[in-house]
Amino acid sequence: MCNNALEVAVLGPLGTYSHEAAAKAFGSTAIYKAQKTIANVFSALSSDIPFGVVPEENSIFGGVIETFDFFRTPASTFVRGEVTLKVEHCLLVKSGTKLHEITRVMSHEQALGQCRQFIESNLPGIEVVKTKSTAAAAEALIDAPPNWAAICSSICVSLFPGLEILARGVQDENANFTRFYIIAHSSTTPLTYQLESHRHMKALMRVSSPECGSASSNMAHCFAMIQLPITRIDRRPSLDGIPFHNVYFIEVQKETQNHHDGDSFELWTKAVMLASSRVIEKGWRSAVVGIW
Ligand SMILES: O=C(O)C(=O)C[C@]1(C(=O)O)C=C[C@@H](O)C=C1
Repeated sequence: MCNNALEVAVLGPLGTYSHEAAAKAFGSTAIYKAQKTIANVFSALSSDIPFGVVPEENSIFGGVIETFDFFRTPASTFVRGEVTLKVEHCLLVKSGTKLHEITRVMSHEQALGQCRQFIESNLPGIEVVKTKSTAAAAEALIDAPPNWAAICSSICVSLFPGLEILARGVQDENANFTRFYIIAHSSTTPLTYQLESHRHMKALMRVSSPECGSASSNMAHCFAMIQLPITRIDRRPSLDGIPFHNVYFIEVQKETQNHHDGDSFELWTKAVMLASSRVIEKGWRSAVVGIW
């Protein structure tokens, strides 16, 4: 840690939406440590870099697979909060390039997915290239031929020299939001950002059935044991060697919005841990991978 300023890992280079979301939660005094991939954001966490911010879900394109894939395997990383960001994509080019001259567009696959209609209607048949992040696409323009373009945040035009915004709001829906998880090095890392005081408390559970095809693998049995409001379910292959065996990521939330004080958070933590034990008693695997 440098001068005791809090260090937060984000997908880099600086100028990504992950960076913007992190700044919304941790403010301007934190030091943002840019990582090349979302997986690197997870692996960068340590006692020196206690927090990270990773995209989890977009309102147009859906879940961010790389984030859920990390949570498939046991690790100490723990979700301790969330931030939602309105995402307004821009088409950036080298200054002077016209729309009809563009031959290649680059961006993160999530952003390309959110701008599919714009690309099909305005840039038909051009080469579409995935980059590690939206800001990485903008950065790549610096040394690129003049007819390449990037889809990214408007912030990138002031971070990388020689670029201009050719179009704004190029996402397929005006209402385009991405939700990010605030991840911590461990479940006990002290929280150093301001949680909204009135909000639903939430938790993320990872569950999987013991064996494929057995009566006990009926998901309904598992869900019935949770007995907490389930607000979201994601599914990924379990990678445990059994084809089509899955892990489920279940987000639960407290029924009522509570003032977020220590006592109510402790009660919520107990309720979530009990839900997880009930799932285990039913013969399923269960782990709590976040409470906030
Ligand atoms: O590339 C970035 O700017 C990111 O922070 C990643 C990411 C994502 O993976 O969802 C974040 C927000 C937008 O939805 C597009 C890309």
